[in-house]
This record gives sequence, structure tokens and C-alpha cells, in this order.
Amino acid sequence: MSDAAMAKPVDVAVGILMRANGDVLLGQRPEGKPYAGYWEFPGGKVEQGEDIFHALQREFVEELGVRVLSGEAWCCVEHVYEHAHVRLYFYICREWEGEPQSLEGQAFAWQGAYSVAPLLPATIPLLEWLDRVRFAPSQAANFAG
Ligand SMILES: Nc1nc2c([nH]c(=O)n2[C@H]2C[C@H](O)[C@@H](COP(=O)(O)OP(=O)(O)OP(=O)(O)O)O2)c(=O)[nH]1
Repeated sequence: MSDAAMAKPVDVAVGILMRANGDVLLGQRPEGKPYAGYWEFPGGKVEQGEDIFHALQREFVEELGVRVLSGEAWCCVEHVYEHAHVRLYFYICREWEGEPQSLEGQAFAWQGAYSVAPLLPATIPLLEWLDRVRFAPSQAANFAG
């Protein structure tokens, strides 16, 4: 097993900003980070002792100048990269203040159909499931039938 696989997972808070029409915000990872140039939902590592949703709010202020007002805990995924073992906490966020700005020099884009590539490997399997939430919210919430 690789060192990353053996390591304790690093918690990452990830926010899916979702407009009323279902469009979601993706950002491109800046130079100097692992997987630079790959697209991701904005977020970052949770600091020691920090609440996960507060970490998400902090990252959105730092990276995009956006104040996230609320978020729905959506899913949690673990993934082992060669650089790290991560545990990703995804939140769907429909309420925020401010327009995203590129505060760290990164590109970002609102997406209906996903036209940017490549996406981070751990995020790709979630997109099909996310489409059910984006385009049929009432059905997605009613999984009892
Ligand atoms: N933000 C985000 N990170 C993701 C996604 N999918 C995925 O595998 N990751 C991984 C990539 C990284 O290994 C990790 C996020 O860590 P990061 O290095 O970007 O976090 P950070 O901004 O706090 O970085 P730093 O302060 O250490 O530079 O989570 C995603 O959709 N969004």
C-alpha cells in the first residue's frame, strides 16, 4: 500500500454553489498545487478544530470573496491520491452573498452541461448523481418513492 493510502484522511470541505436554474460553479486549480489545471468545486482543507461548514465558508471568502449563507450536507467521499488521502464533504449551497471573484488568480465558470475538463478524479463519479439534484430537486429529495 502507498504512504498516502496508509495516512489518516485529510478532511476537505467542498461547496457546490447552485443557481436556481441548476447551474453550478466550478473552479480551476491554480499553479503550484497538486493537479494544477484540473477543475473542482471550490473548497479546501479543514483546519484543526474547525467545523467543516465553517471551513467551507472560510475557503469561499478566501478564494472567491463569496459569503455562503447556508449549505445542505450532501455526501462524503474518500479518495486516495498519490499525494494525499482525502475525505471530501460536499455541501449544496443555494444561498450566498456576493459575485465570485478570482482572488487567487484561478479561472472559474458556471456550468450547466459540464464543458470544462479535466475534473478531479474523485469528483467525476458524483456528477451524474448531482444532475438528479440539479434538474429534479423534488424527486431527488423524495427517495422513498
Ligand atoms: N476543493 C475541492 N477539492 C477536491 C475536490 N475533489 C477532490 O478530489 N479534491 C481534493 C484535491 C485536494 O487533494 C484536496 C483539496 O485540497 P487543497 O490542496 O485544494 O486545499 P487547500 O486549498 O486548503 O490547499 P492548501 O491551503 O494546502 O494549499 O481535495 C473538489 O471537487 N473540490
